[in-house]
Amino acid sequence: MHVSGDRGEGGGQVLRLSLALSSLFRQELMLSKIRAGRSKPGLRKQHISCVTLVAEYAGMVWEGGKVGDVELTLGVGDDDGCTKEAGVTVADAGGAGSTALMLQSVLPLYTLGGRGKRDLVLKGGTNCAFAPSVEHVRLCLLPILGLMGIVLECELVKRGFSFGEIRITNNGISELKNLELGERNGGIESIQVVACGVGVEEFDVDVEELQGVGVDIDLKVGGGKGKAKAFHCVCVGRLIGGGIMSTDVLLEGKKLDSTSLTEVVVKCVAEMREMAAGGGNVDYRTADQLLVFMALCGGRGIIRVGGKRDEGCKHLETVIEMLQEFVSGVRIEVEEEVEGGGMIIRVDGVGFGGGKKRGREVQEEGEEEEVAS
Ligand SMILES: Nc1ncnc2c1ncn2[C@@H]1O[C@H](COP(=O)(O)OP(=O)(O)OP(=O)(O)O)[C@@H](O)[C@H]1O
Repeated sequence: MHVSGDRGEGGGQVLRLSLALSSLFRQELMLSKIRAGRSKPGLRKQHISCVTLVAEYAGMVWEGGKVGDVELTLGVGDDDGCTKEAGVTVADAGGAGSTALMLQSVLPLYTLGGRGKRDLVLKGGTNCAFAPSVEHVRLCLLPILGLMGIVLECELVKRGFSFGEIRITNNGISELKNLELGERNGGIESIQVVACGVGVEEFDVDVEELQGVGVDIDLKVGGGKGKAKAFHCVCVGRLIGGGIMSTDVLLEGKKLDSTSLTEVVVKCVAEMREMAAGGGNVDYRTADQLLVFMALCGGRGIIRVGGKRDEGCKHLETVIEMLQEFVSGVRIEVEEEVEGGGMIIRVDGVGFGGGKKRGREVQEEGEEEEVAS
């Protein structure tokens, strides 16, 4: 497959989704114009770590890949990567590169590729700006994947705004199930808040200030090496009926001098409540990560997406466009501003589950259908 990196958002997500699909479908990948939509285009260290992780895990070979390169080829290789044997694959995003974003690029192959059990040890930032945090992964993304039958554990080995570490364990898939998160059946069941910091004083949050039934707060000070001062508050809301939404605030450096940490937590919780009141079952940032799994599942899956949307952010559109082009046979339908709030996305997936079908078979079947129709 050839992917031009200037499509949609024109950022790292195009690269990660391309790696995810080409490794799962075992197709040669040619990437050009990498991150052409960013002010400093080309590969950065954290993107190279995604490539090396996928290549090692999949047994694929890559060319190009220095910092600043705008082209890259990932060849099919000999399929002699991390196959059936148990063990550990280690990857390092280097300092503050996000561990969660590294995980994104290998997750479809890791879960659906039928490669057996093997832990992933991912080093880098566990709490980074413009990326999912370890809390987002543990408390929001993985529980929703759990609803699809994909059972993973994420252990926080060492928290770090940089130089942290997570360990992912694959507990397998019993049966790949579709997401049925189209209807909202009620409000918030519980809110979990994790606040952590480095270089900040310990502080207390009065739960009453959060007007909180079901608010569970876990405050941690000491976020690891790498930043002089940083504070991250992550809020995850579980909704009655199965939805899960997450939001967060990350502050660094001087901004923290004039900020009350209690106020940050209070605001973040209020934002969570507002998001949940908006009608969705999953938030926008989680939705773009779920769609690839929905596209690979058989039958129809449905999510209601709501909450805060980052201004000018085209992650969701980028993923939809790429899946429609590269997962042959998938159908994705978007209904904006539905009654009750949010946006509905319906996905008719291709049924890749459990490594039973390889990507090429899925592609060939799609091509045959097109010829027949
Ligand atoms: N606060 C957050 N919580 C959860 N997910 C997030 C958060 N911020 C960003 N994301 C997700 O992280 C991914 C970031 O994609 P993006 O293309 O910006 O990657 P990137 O590699 O950081 O890009 P670039 O380096 O090109 O700026 C998207 O899937 C987005 O939804």
